[in-house]
Amino acid sequence: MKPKIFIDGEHGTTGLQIRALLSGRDDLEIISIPTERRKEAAARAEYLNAADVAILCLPDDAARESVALIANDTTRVIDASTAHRVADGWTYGFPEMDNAQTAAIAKAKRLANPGCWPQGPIAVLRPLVTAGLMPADFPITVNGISGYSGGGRPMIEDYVAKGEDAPEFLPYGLTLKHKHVPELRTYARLEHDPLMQPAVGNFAQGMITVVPLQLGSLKNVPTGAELHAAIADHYAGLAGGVVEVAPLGDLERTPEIDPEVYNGTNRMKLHVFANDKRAQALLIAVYDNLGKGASGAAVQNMDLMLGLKH
Ligand SMILES: NC(=O)C1=CN([C@@H]2O[C@H](COP(=O)(O)OP(=O)(O)OC[C@H]3O[C@@H](n4cnc5c(N)ncnc54)[C@H](OP(=O)(O)O)[C@@H]3O)[C@@H](O)[C@H]2O)C=CC1
Ligand SMILES: CC(=O)N[C@@H](CCC(=O)OP(=O)(O)O)C(=O)O
Repeated sequence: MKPKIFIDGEHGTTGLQIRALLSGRDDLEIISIPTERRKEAAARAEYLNAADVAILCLPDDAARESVALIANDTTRVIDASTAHRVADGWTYGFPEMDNAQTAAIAKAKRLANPGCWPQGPIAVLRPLVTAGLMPADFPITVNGISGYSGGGRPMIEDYVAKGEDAPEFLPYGLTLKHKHVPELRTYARLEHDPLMQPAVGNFAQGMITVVPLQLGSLKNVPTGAELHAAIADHYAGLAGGVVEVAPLGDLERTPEIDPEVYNGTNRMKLHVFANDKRAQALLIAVYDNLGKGASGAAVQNMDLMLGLKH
């Protein structure tokens, strides 16, 4: 019997992308709710309880409601919303954190798919904290840029309507309350809340995250080569090949650090740049906010949970 997959919120930005990624798959059965009934609790309950894996592509409150509608012990959940990412009983769906996380995902009944912004910073910071090159209480700032699809349907409609009149580069999160801080702090193993300073650009999808490091205050200042080796060693020991590490950077600029280069893929590439004399470094991640940042990760997690290889 093929596993039954139900995408709750199938017609939203993330749901549509997951649907497209699964469209050629003959090892799965996709069960779809009639469009006109998609917000009826009774209809959603029927589909949620019939599914082997329910992928929730909904606002947070609706995602919580879907979980509460599951009345059996068999439906496994992948929640793409922010609702459960640091919640007890939920597994965080970033397999590249380490091999133990990959194994936990394979067994998970309740899986929280990560937010788009935290994945790049977690990918570069966690190996450094784990290796002891950076103390857990180090003050961290994250900046970067995302395509406007990160804001879901309302932001997409706004940017499409404005066209070239939409701002090319718009910093946001100016109240310093970005919703991704808790998961970033938790899974990058940081003691303090990182300062998130995101921006949105006038392009549909793709993103770059940047973590600038002022290392001079540390007792043992790591060199760029040491930072790079710790990150590269971490990913060399992992299966999957989703996250790649570029050679230690020595270019003033490179076309590889363009938010759109991995669009339509589940890839993420990490870059380390450093000036050892100034005790400064930059840790950069490039990926698709709708790929590894959302739908690609959800499908990767679904395959791990079902023991399917793709
Ligand atoms: N866009 C992105 O880059 C990312 C988004 N996410 C998360 O994924 C989730 C979905 O986001 P996204 O796809 O961007 O959002 P969208 O706004 O594009 O889509 C949300 C979907 O949910 C449906 N919906 C809303 N309320 C209900 C309800 N009560 N019952 C059933 N369906 C409902 C909407 O239907 P309708 O339009 O008819 O109201 C719509 O189809 C969010 O939690 C978001 O935080 C995660 C990672 C990245
Ligand atoms: C450009 C933009 O607005 N991006 C969204 C994040 C999108 C995302 O991945 O977040 P969730 O999965 O947690 O919804 C934001 O910064 O709030």
